Amino acid sequence: MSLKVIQQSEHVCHGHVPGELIHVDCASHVYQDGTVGIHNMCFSVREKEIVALCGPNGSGKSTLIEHLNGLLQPSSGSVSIGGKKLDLRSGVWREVGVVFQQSDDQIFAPTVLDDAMFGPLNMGMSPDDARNAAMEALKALGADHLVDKMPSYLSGGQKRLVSIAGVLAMRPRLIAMDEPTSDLDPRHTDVIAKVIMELKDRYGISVVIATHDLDLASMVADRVCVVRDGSIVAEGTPAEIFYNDSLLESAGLKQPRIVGVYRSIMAKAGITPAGRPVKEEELASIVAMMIK
Ligand SMILES: Nc1ncnc2c1ncn2[C@@H]1O[C@H](COP(=O)(O)OP(=O)(O)OP(=O)(O)O)[C@@H](O)[C@H]1O
Repeated sequence: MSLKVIQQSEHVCHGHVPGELIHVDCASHVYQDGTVGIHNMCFSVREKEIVALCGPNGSGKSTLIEHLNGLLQPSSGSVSIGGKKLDLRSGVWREVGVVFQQSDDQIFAPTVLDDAMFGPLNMGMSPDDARNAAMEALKALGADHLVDKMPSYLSGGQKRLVSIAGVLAMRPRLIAMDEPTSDLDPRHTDVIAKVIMELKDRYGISVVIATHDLDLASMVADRVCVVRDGSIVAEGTPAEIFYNDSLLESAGLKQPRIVGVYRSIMAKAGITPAGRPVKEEELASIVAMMIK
């Protein structure tokens, strides 16, 4: 992949290409009060890919996420899943599950198990199959010990795991998460990062995260899309995006901690930085080589 900086005049989609799971084709969304949520949005996600949407408040990340399974319809342009136009009657929306920023918007059943079974039942599974799907998803998230709890008594981190389990139980091909680590402590943030990577590696699910947490994005993303003023203004690997200071500044983003740490180490050692580590293990390998 190479860094792509996109000018407004270049916003032209090329339609669905093989291997693409979801394709947003020049979509715009104008809210009822006239506010433009997204504008000329061209976005795609491949099978088994983790994509981070990074951008300042109000740039259109949540609006885009809500288009991925038809919660919002584009005012112009279109969204297709697996090459089929997203249409609420066709049922392709089931391929995409959305985890909301506020878990309380998502969890409402009397117990955690009821909640995780709600989606599968709603999709027409039998009660036994729904229970199995819910239990399997809760186990995958390490939340099966919570099955009998009342959701309102869970901690913020537990609620987030339960809301992801409820979506996973519906066995989608893509899970989109809006600010999955907002309000979480560092330990729970690490748990969510691991869950995101496992969704891809163990279940072959593509994941889209909308996040301000560039530390999380650098840990998990295969590709980063920078969102500004309702459109994607650049995309590339985490290394390409997070070492581009002018791009980050223009998008109101702050480099991930690992980039600052790496540059400080190199400055103290009097070495001109040559690598672009974005993960702890990449930084550790560079430091280990320096020590040898
Ligand atoms: N229901 C709504 N009605 C009117 N305007 C809205 C609505 N929801 C969002 N907007 C507006 O659409 C624009 C994009 O908002 P959106 O929530 O998609 O941004 P975001 O990048 O997700 O922001 P944040 O990082 O703060 O969550 C903003 O100007 C916002 O005020």
